[in-house]
Amino acid sequence: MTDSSTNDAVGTNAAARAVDVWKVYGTTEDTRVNALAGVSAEFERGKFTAIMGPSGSGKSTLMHCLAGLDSISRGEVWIGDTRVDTLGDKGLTLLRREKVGFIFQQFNLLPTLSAEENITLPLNIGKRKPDPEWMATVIKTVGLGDRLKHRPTQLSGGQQQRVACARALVSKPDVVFADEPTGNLDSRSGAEVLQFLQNSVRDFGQTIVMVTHDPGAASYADRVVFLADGQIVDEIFEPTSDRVLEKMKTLDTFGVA
Ligand SMILES: Nc1ncnc2c1ncn2[C@@H]1O[C@H](COP(=O)(O)OP(=O)(O)OP(=O)(O)O)[C@@H](O)[C@H]1O
Repeated sequence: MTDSSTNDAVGTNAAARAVDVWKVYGTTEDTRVNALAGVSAEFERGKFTAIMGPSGSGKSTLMHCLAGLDSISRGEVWIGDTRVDTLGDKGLTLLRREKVGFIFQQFNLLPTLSAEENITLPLNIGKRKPDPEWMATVIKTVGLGDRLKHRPTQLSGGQQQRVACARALVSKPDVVFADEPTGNLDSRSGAEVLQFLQNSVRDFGQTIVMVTHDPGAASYADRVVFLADGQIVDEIFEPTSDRVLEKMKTLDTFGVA
């Protein structure tokens, strides 16, 4: 992918970066919403970051803007050395195919394909071959060895989400964005998925940015960034569920969002 802009923060260790990002919805005074109001944040390479905040605080908007799924009104978005907000359609398609991986709450697997075909789909679309050694490692790590020929409907929710995790990781993207990845799972399956995400950061140096409402899920991250009213208001490193819960209470009682 080419872009004439250069990342003036080269030397920082950011896999993804927002610089004074604004996202404004609505065109009239009555309907205008500043979903993001001047967000600047760096998401460090090889780290697991959770984004939390009250409902409507801008979490999904921030993640979609970082991933190039949504445009921004003002500011800059970077994935590594690629400036995302100035890319055209072709550049965005390449970015989504080669530089980022996605894990969604609803799994978003193709029902007609087997688990294995779902995992390799993003590579196949880009006419790339999976590195067999890495593919084997990913499949072993997600624990799906005996389920590869199954279709999504023949898998439990937890297994489907583990397929989605493998799909996100197999292309070795710069960043994996996860939107409430455990939102549809029971607590045991959710814990397995979170453990897997954490291991992929610790063992393979993957970078993960995850939106969650769940303080327990956030405690698997290295850092939690808190949003309120479209702005970053706080962060915690090496979070525990209790500390995250306490912080969320102060944001809720603040009456923001
Ligand atoms: N397409 C849209 N048109 C107008 N306003 C929008 C649109 N999408 C989001 N918003 C508004 O932007 C703000 C941020 O929304 P966003 O979905 O990012 O919040 P969130 O923190 O992810 O919320 P939740 O936790 O409830 O999913 C909200 O006030 C929302 O109503």
